[in-house]
Amino acid sequence: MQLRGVVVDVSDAKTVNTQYGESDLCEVTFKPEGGVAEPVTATLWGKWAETADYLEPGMEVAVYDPDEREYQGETQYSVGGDSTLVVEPDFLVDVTDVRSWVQCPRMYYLNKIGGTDHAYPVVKGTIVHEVFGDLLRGRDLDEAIDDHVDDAGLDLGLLGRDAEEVRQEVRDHASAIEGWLQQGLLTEEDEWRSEMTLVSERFGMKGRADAVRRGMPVELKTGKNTKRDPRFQDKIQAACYALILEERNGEAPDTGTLLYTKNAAVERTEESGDLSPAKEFSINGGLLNFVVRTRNEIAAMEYDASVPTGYEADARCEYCFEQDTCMVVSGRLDQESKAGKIGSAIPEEEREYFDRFYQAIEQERRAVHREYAKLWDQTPQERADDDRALVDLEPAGQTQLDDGQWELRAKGTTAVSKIREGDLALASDGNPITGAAELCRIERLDEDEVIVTSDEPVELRRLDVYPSEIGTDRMLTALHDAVLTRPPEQKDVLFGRREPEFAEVTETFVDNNAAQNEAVQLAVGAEDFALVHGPPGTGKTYTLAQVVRACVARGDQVLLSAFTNRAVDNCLEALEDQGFEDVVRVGTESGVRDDMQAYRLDTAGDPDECVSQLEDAAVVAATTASCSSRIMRTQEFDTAVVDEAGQLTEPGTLAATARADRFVLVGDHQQLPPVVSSEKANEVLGQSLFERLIDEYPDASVLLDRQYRMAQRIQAFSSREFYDNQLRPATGEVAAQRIGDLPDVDPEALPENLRDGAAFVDPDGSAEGNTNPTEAAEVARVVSEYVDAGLDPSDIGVIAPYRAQVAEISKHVPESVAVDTVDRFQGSSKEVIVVSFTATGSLDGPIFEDYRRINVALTRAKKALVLVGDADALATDEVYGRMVEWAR
Ligand SMILES: Nc1ncnc2c1ncn2[C@@H]1O[C@H](COP(=O)(O)OP(=O)(O)OP(=O)(O)O)[C@@H](O)[C@H]1O
Repeated sequence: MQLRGVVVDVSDAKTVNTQYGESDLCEVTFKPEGGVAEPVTATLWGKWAETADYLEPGMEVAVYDPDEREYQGETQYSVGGDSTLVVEPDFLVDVTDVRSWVQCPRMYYLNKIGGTDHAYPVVKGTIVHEVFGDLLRGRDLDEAIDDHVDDAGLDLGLLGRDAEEVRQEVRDHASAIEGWLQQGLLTEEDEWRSEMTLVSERFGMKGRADAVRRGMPVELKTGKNTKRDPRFQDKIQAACYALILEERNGEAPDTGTLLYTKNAAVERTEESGDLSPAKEFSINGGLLNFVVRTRNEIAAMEYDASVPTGYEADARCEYCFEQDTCMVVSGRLDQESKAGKIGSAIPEEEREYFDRFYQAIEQERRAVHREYAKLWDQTPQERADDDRALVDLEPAGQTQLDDGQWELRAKGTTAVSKIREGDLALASDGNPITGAAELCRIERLDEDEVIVTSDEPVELRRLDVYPSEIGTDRMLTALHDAVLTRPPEQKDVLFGRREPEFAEVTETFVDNNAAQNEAVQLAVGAEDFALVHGPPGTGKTYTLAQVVRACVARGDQVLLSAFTNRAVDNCLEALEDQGFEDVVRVGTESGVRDDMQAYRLDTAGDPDECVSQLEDAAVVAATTASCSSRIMRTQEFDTAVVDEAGQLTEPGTLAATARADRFVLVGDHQQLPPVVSSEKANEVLGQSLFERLIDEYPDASVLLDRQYRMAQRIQAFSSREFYDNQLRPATGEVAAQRIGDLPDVDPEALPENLRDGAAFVDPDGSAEGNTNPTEAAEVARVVSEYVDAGLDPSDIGVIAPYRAQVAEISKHVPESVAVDTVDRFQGSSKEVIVVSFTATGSLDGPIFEDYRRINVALTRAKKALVLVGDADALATDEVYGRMVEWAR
């Protein structure tokens, strides 16, 4: 039995006398069915009555298996005994967060905003965990240690550690694991599995268990513990996994195990107490209920993103390693804290800014949680239709690789989804929540084959987009770093306390384009920041490369960054084209383009060599998300140069700018804005720092006004609507280019309307959901006209608003025609572009939400642009109406 609804009233807790003695209770009234059904009341008994302390009207609750009693014609529900109450069940609390909350709620908050510092215990802990996983997968111990210590080369180098010493230390820890494993292997029915990704729909929790043995959770701790019992917070962590395992398997594990690996490394002569590494404890209903209530406290606090003070639990500050950090953060943000505050608070406008962005980022986190909920709320078919899953895959085998990982294969697929090669995804046997599921990396995904790698094998029948909070976590870290750690004088310009300053620079950097030259001069002379506004095809990336080179020439170490890996690699290509190669590219092998692999920072190998690679490079290139990684946070640069800055949220940009003394942002706020999932968060995160600064300090920017891409006829509309008529073709050739300039193309073979630079075609189709088959057929016809006239299909691009229409069109055009959504076309161009608007009747759909999307779509073509759509529907909007008039 399950009840779920929105709370309308919570009574205070009170103590009553019952036939069993005194007991606390409180009453919660909630409206089921999302707040529309008649209210029901549940009485919470005993410890559950404590929920009254934090439960508020508006929050959602789920009650599982309540006691039901009919009384005077009404049903009364009570929670106690075997029933549970879950607050805000859609908020997915991470298991490690429950653990740190039990230690101290304030610690939970500090971890959240400050990220994890680059520290040896963390790095060592990761290595030991990896070795543990390898041992469970049957790998040779020494090989595993050698490999993982080698992989951590850069981490260890940055911490000044010697690889051999670390190997020795890890070996000591591993001996604890080995000994324990040997014991385990003595019994025949022993059954182990490493790292298990667990998501709980029922309890609103997720996490990754280190291991599960005979269905019981095992957690590894690299600390020591000479008591007989595991530490309380460690027990809680294992109990969280037990709770989720119960949900999956229908039976609660009754024992949890903690492995304190350092116990094997201490000298018996120096330590007394219980030195055995493995500590078992029994898991009972009371402990599991405690876990649920603790999880509820977190979810309730996150309901309105409030900040814990530390008083919520009885943590003892005097024994806490984080006491200093805690007091400093509390002081700077002027927050109430159990540990107290030191230092002076940052100015009020900075605190207000911090809070505003903190709230928005947390809203965005909820949007990520809603994505998780779709894993169980949507049927497989709905997920597939939503492009979030590839379903009904046919398994084609699995092989264990040399490093112990598994390669899982399925037959190829032509189905469309958001999943791309290089992504982390959830592989499952068909049900990612209750079935066998594993996190995996997509190695290959095309019509011939699907290949993924994972820690444990599963039958590869389904792949799901795996929502990740890493983006929100990194934004919080960037916000923390930029507001709490940068010197006040650097923040002045961000908070409007002073105008940005510029030194005069007269050197000529670009001799054929005055605006580009001015932009480089402004950027080089900037004491604080400079903004380069580059409309489509105006040489943003070219100018950015000039800026980077000029900064390096005067002795700067430059951080080069952009939102996507693709954009970072494009910048490297521009630098390479200009003969500059003193670059290190930070990124994973699958993230970096093949031809840029040579620049990739080797994070494995000799620690000192790894570090000098990073620290000696004149230019370090990384995505903005990796600028907030543990490794990059150890680095400081003279100048940060950020490309496609119009597409970055403000904290996204701060991730790069907080690592440098000054910064240069290159972008175009008239093209795609940042992608923000939550509508509410979008009010704050939807405007890029680039756009805000260009509004506030127009004099700190230069507009690149010559474009090298489009024929005059094509650029006219965009220039008029979006750039105040300031955009011009850079040369006469650019302006006058025609489809007939291309080799082997005979313009005479084209119908007359397609010979002109821009055309509008109305096929009179009608939309069916997110597709418009008649329009798709018309697009295919236009494409074939160009191909028949001699155009190479790879010179043609087709843009459609929905993936469904993209798929529909793809079926009817040659494979080498690039068909995609606007978002995927930003930054690229083609000789001929065909845009399918898909809509009929009224204009709704992503392409119409924001005029900037249409600006991007219309500015991808060099020589010919064909718009295919319903003229009447488009005419209902002024801008689109003008567009149709112009194209006709
Ligand atoms: N000053 C210049 N002299 C000659 N060619 C140039 C100059 N500036 C840019 N170009 C050329 O113009 C083309 C477009 O430049 P680039 O790719 O840098 O444009 P962009 O503004 O980054 O484009 P997008 O709008 O797609 O982001 C490139 O081929 C580049 O080499």
